[in-house]
This record gives sequence, C-alpha cells and structure tokens, in this order.
Amino acid sequence: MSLFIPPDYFRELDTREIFPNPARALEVELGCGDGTFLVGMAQEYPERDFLGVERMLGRVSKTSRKINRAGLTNAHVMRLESGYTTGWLLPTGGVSRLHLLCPDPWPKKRHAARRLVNQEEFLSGLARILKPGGEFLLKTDDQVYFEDALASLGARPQFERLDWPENAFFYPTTDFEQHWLESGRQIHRARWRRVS
Ligand SMILES: C[S@@+](CC[C@H](N)C(=O)[O-])C[C@H]1O[C@@H](n2cnc3c(N)ncnc32)[C@H](O)[C@@H]1O
Repeated sequence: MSLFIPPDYFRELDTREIFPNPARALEVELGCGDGTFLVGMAQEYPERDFLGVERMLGRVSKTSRKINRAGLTNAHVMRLESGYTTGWLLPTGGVSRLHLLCPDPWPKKRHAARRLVNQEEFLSGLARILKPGGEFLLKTDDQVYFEDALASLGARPQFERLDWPENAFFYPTTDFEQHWLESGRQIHRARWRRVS
C-alpha cells in the first residue's frame, strides 16, 4: 500500500508503524510534489525506506500511482503538513536523511515566517528526528530562502555543514529543479549532519 495514513495524528509514530523493519534506513522527503525524486531514490536504494510528505491531494495521488506502477514496497506517501510532521509526528532519532527540495520560497518579506527553515517547529523537530550522523539536504533556486536556511541551521550547534560536491552520490533531479535549470536559474544546495 503506497499511501500511508498515520494510525494517530496526535502522538509520535513508532518507526514500525511506517515500515515493518526499523533496522532499515528511513529517508523522508518533505513536499515531494509528484514523487519523481522519491520514486527514483526508492528504485536506486531498495535496501532503504522512503516516506514522501505532501499536502496537495492531486500530487499525493500522482506519487502514490508512481509508487504502485513501479511495484515499490519501500516507498510510501502521506498527505500532511511538513512542519507538523517534522515537529510532532516522525519518530525521535528515526530518520537517516531528510530531503527538502525546491520548497515553496515565500519570497515576500512579510511572508518570511512561513518559510519552513524559519520555523521553530521544523528546526527543533529536525534535531529531534535525525539520528546522530543523520543528514538534512536542501536544494532551492531562491537565494533568500537559501540564506535563511544557512542562518537558521548555522545558529544551531546540533548541525554541522557538510560538503556536497557535484555527483557525490546518486541524487535525482526533481521536477521543479529541472524546470528552474531549463529556465537558466541557479540551484543552491546545502547539506548538514546531525551532530551527536
Ligand atoms: C515547489 S514544489 C516542489 C516539489 C518537489 N519537491 C520538486 O522539487 O519537484 C513544493 C511542494 O511542496 C508542497 N508543500 C509546500 N508546503 C508544504 C507543507 N507545509 N507541507 C506539505 N507540503 C508542502 C507543495 O504542495 C508542492 O508540492
């Protein structure tokens, strides 16, 4: 079943409620859109589990269909809000990597507080859910969003910035990233490790 519905929205999930084997690495993609990245990763890494989080129903349905068509048992998609999911729902120390790829930039100054990387719920949740040594990976075409992320994560001693050289590891281009690249925009990217 590709669609994941939490058994309870008001308590932290147990890893086993998402995928049966808690010994496997769990990777989460926030705002997974149509699921291109999620499905590409799940096909490339059958030994890991992948959970996509997306709030738009049409995109959740598309992702779910892609997972089913590919016959993947290591990928699920959940319809929920990213901040709440990170802050309250995902299991403590249960996530190996969290991906935030081309998030909604909220470019207007008066909307800065809506950027996920500026929200306390998200930042403290990120520190809580990542395993020691776990990683947060961000890509954005938006310079201001990128600077906000560098400032927010840089201010927290729980995170240490890592290099992310081109082609360091398999990492599919997302739909929005492809679109931005074709229209000549630069993609900024950064990677942090949860310090133990
Ligand atoms: C710009 S799109 C990027 C989609 C995909 N990551 C990509 O790069 O192709 C942002 C996605 O995040 C979703 N999204 C934005 N804010 C969200 C939130 N707070 N919770 C869950 N999904 C969210 C949107 O519905 C949209 O699908």
